[in-house]
Amino acid sequence: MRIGFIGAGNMASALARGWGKPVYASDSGSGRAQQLVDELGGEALTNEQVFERADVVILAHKPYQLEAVAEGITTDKLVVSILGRATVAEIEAVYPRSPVIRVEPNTPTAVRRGVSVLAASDRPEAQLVKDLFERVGSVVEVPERLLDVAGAVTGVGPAYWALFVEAYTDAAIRHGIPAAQAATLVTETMAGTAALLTQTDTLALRRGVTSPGGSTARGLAALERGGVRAALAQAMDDVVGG
Ligand SMILES: NC(=O)C1=CN([C@@H]2O[C@H](COP(=O)(O)OP(=O)(O)OC[C@H]3O[C@@H](n4cnc5c(N)ncnc54)[C@H](O)[C@@H]3O)[C@@H](O)[C@H]2O)C=CC1
Ligand SMILES: O=C(O)[C@@H]1CCC=N1
Repeated sequence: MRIGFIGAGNMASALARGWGKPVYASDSGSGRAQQLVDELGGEALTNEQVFERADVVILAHKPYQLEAVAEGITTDKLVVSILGRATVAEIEAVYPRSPVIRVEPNTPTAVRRGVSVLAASDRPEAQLVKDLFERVGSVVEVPERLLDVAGAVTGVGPAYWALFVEAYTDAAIRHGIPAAQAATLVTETMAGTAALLTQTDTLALRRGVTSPGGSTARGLAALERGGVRAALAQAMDDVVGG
């Protein structure tokens, strides 16, 4: 099955790297489609050629470009939209004869550890799309009305966790650990904690680390004083409301 990308930017590249197969790709003249094809094989094409030749077309341009891109397309094809916020109804309105499935992926799909949120659909093509995204991580189905909230966790989440890693790495450097080593310590602690959380809940994990009157308790109290919960709650509100 040949996958086609309309738009060859950050998210298209992450997915294509995760799938690791030749692709058809287009861009707006940035040269990113050719770069992706140089990396993975396939062909850099026009938008219409991608529609003609691919088996599945992933809309991976910016959401505001939806109408402009669709205007030039005459071929009907299975369309997978990863456009943040654009609803299935909006996409179907501009691709009226194409089956449309909406997915919110995230960039860890590049290393096959992504989470992709699929808007539940009665279309028979939904299973094929689910299978496709399961090749690059896990897939969670939600009703479409919850897709933006789920995306505010998964789609944007990698940037949040990267910010945490960066900030704590800087703190370790400030106390004498060399930068590369500090980054390894922080990142591996995050990865190990994520693995452990598949077997236990957050409170049990925290209790297992936090000796009464000990150093973890002091660190957690500092994070609470810093407003970490309020900041994350506000981040969700701003992303969903923005
Ligand atoms: N970056 C992320 O982590 C995630 C992004 N998304 C969605 O993926 C989509 C793309 O986002 P990014 O890859 O981050 O953006 P990006 O700016 O890196 O890539 C956009 C691509 O669209 C191309 N493009 C622009 N106009 C075009 C046109 N008329 N025809 C064909 N291609 C055109 C650009 O050349 C570029 O390659 C957005 O709709 C975003 O909401 C969804 C989940 C996560
Ligand atoms: O920041 C953005 O708009 C996109 C959508 C989800 C992740 N990146």
